[in-house]
Amino acid sequence: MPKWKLVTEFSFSSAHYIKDYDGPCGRMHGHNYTVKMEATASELHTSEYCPHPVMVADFRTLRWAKRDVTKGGLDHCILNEVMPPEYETTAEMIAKYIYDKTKKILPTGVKLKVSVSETPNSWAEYEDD
Ligand SMILES: Nc1nc2c(c(=O)[nH]1)N=C([C@H](O)[C@H](O)COP(=O)(O)OP(=O)(O)OP(=O)(O)O)CN2
Ligand SMILES: [Zn+2]
Repeated sequence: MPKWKLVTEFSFSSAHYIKDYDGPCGRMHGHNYTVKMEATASELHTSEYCPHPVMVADFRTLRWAKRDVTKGGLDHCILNEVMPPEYETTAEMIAKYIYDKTKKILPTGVKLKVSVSETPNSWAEYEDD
């Protein structure tokens, strides 16, 4: 089936610690997180900002997490205070948190994959088939 694939990448800077981690990652420290989002669909949709069905998903919608925390994003915050307690602040669970929140605001039928990196050397990816 024909389909479109969007890829968008952005970054945000925040602090975190991993609860009960035996090592430096258990102390508060910061990262310049890089997030890559891939959205796939075989139909185009309207968006919050555009009334015409011309997009898989609006890049502005996909990129919500780069906004300042006071505007609903994850930039310049303490992730442990902003993310619900069922999500630990590992790259794995930040990816799932961004995935879960984004899925709720995307049109049905859009398949999503979220990758999160804390450092240039390590990535975590999350998708749900
Ligand atoms: N599977 C995971 N392992 C670790 C995570 C994680 O999110 N998922 N996170 C951490 C810590 O947050 C830590 O800040 C990152 O540790 P590390 O990769 O060792 O960071 P470095 O700055 O030392 O990275 P280098 O690029 O290797 O210098 C730990 N583990
Ligand atoms: Zn860290």
